[in-house]
Amino acid sequence: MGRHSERGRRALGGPRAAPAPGSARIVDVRDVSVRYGDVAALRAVSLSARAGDFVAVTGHSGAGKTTLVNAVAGIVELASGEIDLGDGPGSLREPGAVAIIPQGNGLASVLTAYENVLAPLRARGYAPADAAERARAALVSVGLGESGTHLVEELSGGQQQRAAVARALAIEAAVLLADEPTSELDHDNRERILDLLRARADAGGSVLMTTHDPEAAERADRVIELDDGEVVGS
Ligand SMILES: Nc1ncnc2c1ncn2[C@@H]1O[C@H](COP(=O)(O)OP(=O)(O)OP(=O)(O)O)[C@@H](O)[C@H]1O
Repeated sequence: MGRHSERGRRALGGPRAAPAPGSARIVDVRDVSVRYGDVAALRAVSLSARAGDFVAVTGHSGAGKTTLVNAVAGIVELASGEIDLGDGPGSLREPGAVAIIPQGNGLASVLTAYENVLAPLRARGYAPADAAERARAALVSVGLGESGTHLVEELSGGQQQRAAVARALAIEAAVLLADEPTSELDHDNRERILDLLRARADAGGSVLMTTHDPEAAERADRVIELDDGEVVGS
């Protein structure tokens, strides 16, 4: 049976230089296989991301991209293999260490965009005023400064996707998992979101993004291609 080991928490600070080539692996996926009944969704997949890395995962529909993201997030069980997160004593499995922009956004449609961004901050223990400021700033960063008071169900698909990005970015997690975060966006908004993911990596985060979009993948430091659950290019 595979397991998620809990190796360490990395303190994140302000802007930082690009990581040295030898710096620690923050996401380390080794020989991971995942099955859904008879379906082998991942087959002995290995990949890693260091602090400062922006890694794109591409592949056709059904290749296993979402399964990979969910495996790293710890929300699907591994049939075999290991996933380590972090590079020091402590745990990157504690709340706030990993943020996810899930496929389909995962927003609560009967809350406002602002409330959706605020709730995880409050749940992670940010004081009310700090949480409110972070939520507002995150919404502004994705271009939703004016739309935060709208219910999610009143927003367009692209606005909802940007709200989901804001919700994940606001947490300032060491690991940011982004599952097709630009699939609903026009060119300018796609570039805005990719800039934010790039900035998160440049600030010391590890960003793992799935995408069907070759231009989005080009913005990453490294592209890993999955086919039928296997890594076929990197
Ligand atoms: N909950 C599930 N139960 C059974 N099979 C599943 C489940 N989730 C995914 N699969 C199967 O696992 C394989 C990988 O699916 P996954 O969603 O990871 O692919 P993907 O590359 O993210 O696809 P897409 O680009 O369409 O989102 C597919 O064959 C899919 O049908």
